[in-house]
Amino acid sequence: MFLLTSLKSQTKVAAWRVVVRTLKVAVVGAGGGIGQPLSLLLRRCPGIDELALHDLTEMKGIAADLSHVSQTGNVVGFTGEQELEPAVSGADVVVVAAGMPRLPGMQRDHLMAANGNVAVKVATAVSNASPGALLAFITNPVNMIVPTAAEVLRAHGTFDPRRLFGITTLDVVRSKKFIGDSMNISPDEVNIPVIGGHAGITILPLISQCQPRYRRDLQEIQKLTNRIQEAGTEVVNAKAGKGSATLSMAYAAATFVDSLLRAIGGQEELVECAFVASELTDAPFFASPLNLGKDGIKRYMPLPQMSDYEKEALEKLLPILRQNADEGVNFARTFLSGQSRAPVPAALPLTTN
Ligand SMILES: NC(=O)c1ccc[n+]([C@@H]2O[C@H](COP(=O)([O-])OP(=O)(O)OC[C@H]3O[C@@H](n4cnc5c(N)ncnc54)[C@H](O)[C@@H]3O)[C@@H](O)[C@H]2O)c1
Ligand SMILES: O=C(O)C[C@H](O)C(=O)O
Repeated sequence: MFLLTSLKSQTKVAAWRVVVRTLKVAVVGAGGGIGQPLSLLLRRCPGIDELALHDLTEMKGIAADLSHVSQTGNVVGFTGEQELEPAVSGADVVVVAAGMPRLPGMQRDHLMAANGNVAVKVATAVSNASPGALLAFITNPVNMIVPTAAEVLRAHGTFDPRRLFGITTLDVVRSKKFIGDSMNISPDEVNIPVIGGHAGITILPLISQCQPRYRRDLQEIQKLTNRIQEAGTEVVNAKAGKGSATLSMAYAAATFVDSLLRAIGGQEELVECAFVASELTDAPFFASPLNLGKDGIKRYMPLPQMSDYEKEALEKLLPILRQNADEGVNFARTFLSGQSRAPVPAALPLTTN
């Protein structure tokens, strides 16, 4: 009898443990233009028990401020390189908004010299302190940063392709907004896959697969495709030297992190586009629709059907993604081989915005 009661109470304790499994999200670069509004939006995500905010700049004030928002969970600030590992330690999700933004006239590739180190440092910290985390980079150039991080994780023996993401949700958010406005419907009603990468013509919205159908002639479809591909530059130019998209990016990243957390929580059938290690094409990293699960990518959805125009655009972007991946991997290898300064990618003939 005692045994039975004891077993029953043990089961109860076990069940209770499962139910109250704590969730930690770390934001690296949390003091920046994206980091701050993203951290605020994450305070609205139910189920985050600890929100760890890391930056090179002092985070005490921002953490204190966000800790007063009337939501459950703790907010803890971490400052400086030496506090990166404690910040990401034990995190379920690490989202990285650290790094320089573009100025007018710059292409995203040009940011690799300044931001490549962020990928190396965060991937190293995650390998040491939180190897099971889902690691999602906002930092540009996404097309190179994700291969760099993958190579560093590989070197530490912690690379799991299901757990590493480049966040391309802003391309989907923009596509939904522009198409929604053009069709006079709510952007929420628009569903569209955006594949490829996150720079210039590597961003490929599959307008032929849009739901509801976007019935326009080829010229209009080309114009809309170009607007989506150049939307980042539109914001960079409008901000005239004061950085790139921050608020819409925070919205997009919060949407993506929310999906990761729901998937960790057991919600099925969640599909998001993201830039990940991939075998769908001959580019080693590629953005496509992914079914998310507890461990990150549960299933790569098959490549959507494409119009002839989109097939041609895909053929044009693949060599760029292959070259970007090589540059990212080389950056990591040079860094790991002990050189104090990894090489700055040369001006590439295939360079994109
Ligand atoms: N993926 C996308 O769709 C997308 C969209 C917009 C911007 N971005 C990119 O996001 C990045 C951040 O943009 P932003 O406008 O927030 O820039 P920002 O300059 O406003 O903020 C960057 C923050 O990162 C911090 N930081 C820099 N190096 C760090 C490090 N090693 N560790 C911790 N913190 C560090 C800085 O102190 C700063 O607070 C840029 O690289 C930008 O190009 C990507
Ligand atoms: O355009 C940029 O440099 C920032 C970001 O990648 C964007 O698409 O807005």
